[in-house]
Amino acid sequence: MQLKVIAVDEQLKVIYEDNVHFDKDLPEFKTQGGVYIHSDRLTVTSPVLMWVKALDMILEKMKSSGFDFSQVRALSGAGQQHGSVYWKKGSMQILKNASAELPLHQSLQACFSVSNSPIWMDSSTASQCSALEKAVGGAQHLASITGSRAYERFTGNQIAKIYGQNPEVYMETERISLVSSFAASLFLGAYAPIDYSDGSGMNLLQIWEKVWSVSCLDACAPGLKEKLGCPVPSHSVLGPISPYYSQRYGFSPDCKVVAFTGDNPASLAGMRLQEGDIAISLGTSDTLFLWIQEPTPALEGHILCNPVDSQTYMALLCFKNGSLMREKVRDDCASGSWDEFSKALSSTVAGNNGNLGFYFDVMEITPEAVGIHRFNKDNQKVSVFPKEVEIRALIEGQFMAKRIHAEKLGYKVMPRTRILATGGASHNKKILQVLSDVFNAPVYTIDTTNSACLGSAYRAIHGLVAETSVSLADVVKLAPEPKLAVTPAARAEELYRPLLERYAELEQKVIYNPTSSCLVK
Ligand SMILES: Nc1ncnc2c1ncn2[C@@H]1O[C@H](COP(=O)(O)OP(=O)(O)O)[C@@H](O)[C@H]1O
Ligand SMILES: O=C(CO)[C@@H](O)[C@H](O)COP(=O)(O)O
Repeated sequence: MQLKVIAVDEQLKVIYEDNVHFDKDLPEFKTQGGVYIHSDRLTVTSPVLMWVKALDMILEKMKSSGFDFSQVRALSGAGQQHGSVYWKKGSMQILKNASAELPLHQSLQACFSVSNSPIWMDSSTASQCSALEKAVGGAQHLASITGSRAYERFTGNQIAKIYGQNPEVYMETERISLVSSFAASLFLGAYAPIDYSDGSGMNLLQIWEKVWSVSCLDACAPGLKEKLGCPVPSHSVLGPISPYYSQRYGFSPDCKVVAFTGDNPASLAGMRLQEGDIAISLGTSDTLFLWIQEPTPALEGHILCNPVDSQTYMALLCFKNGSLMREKVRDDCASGSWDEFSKALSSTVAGNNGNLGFYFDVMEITPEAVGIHRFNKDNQKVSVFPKEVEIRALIEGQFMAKRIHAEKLGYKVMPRTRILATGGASHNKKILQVLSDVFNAPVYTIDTTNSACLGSAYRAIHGLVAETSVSLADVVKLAPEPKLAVTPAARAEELYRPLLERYAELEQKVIYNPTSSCLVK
């Protein structure tokens, strides 16, 4: 996991791109993949000061490279969804008055009542989820209000856990930010509001009325509304950049901070998603998202407010076992090399001679299942596959799951369907070929695999004119169009249709059942 930056000029050309890698560049925090996995294997956190230090570091890198901050008219950003930051009483004043002589992480050292922030990978709040669903009249009712049934990583349940376990820590907290609004707060020098789109990942926001749900707030913790502040439209200009950045880096005092949002909503903007398209992000998590007009929230998947158009929505599916699972199989079966991994995909046939696999190193979100399960063409469970077969089974399985669950949401692959792929693994054409074959649709990519960052740059420009009803699509019409990367092989649909049916049936067998023992890896 990394902190990344992109700057675009008036023609929307990328003029600067860089990143700070948490594990490599900030080894003093001793994270693995940017996170701490606690001994219960369920609790997952990241040190909040590492995020602040990463921001200091990336800005210093830009400064040393001669980047002219005075030309920046607006900035925005994105954060991993659901994670939360807890500001201690009195921190607002420290943030506002931070000395430009010091890196920000030094000034903010004592500002956080929870020093390790719960993040999206956490799944330790099962009891809080049940309590929330019960309090509002059931899982479907909660989904109808907030866009999702209760999910362990969703912020409301995380806050309920902190309140339940450490009420004094909760009481000491004056403000709770999402990762996105936290980063915006640093630039603003004041607490930034949560935007509607990222706010939809908390199990707290009424996605239709766009206000906090009193019954959800009350079920999670007392006095929560004040600690969250009022949510705002995602295109809102929050104010000018704080004097800290003008003094330390030379930003113009007129540079506007536009509300930050979640990484998936920002990717939707960066990929310039159109209705009918399907976006697939192959980052740490794999996500799939769609632009929709009239959503029907269900027990699976999430409905979020659309970050670029307040009247519409986006549907999101999240698969936790994405790149980290692929890396594990790469290390076990391809000597740690993506080249060798890709060669295995080339040397095996589409459909893998009927061999299918489910690869969930950690408890999956879609569907709720864990462990590695391999089946031969006769649906018999097998304990190992040859290395090349394993690699193809992993990639085909990951994409079949995406198609099956997108179709459950009501999505239909049509002749004009475009798949827009982004994220680290979208560098890999052999992986994209399997994606294209499984969906029987062409796959497009954009120049950068970093669509959340690019989308943040587009959203910053849009924020400057959004009040005059100009759409994001109008603002970015000069930006390069996504490029065709691969097309499906002939007869792909014929080959994969029966396999998709088999995969869906087998998935039912591997779904998590706490009383069954066959799920242990
Ligand atoms: N050639 C490749 N083939 C497959 N996966 C790749 C390749 N290059 C990078 N990746 C994967 O991309 C991941 C990073 O993706 P990225 O979108 O930057 O994630 P995040 O934004 O969550 O940090 C790495 O964990 C790595 O597994
Ligand atoms: O939990 C979700 C979406 O619901 C994740 O997609 C997070 O938003 C983090 O994503 P990465 O960019 O780290 O994969």
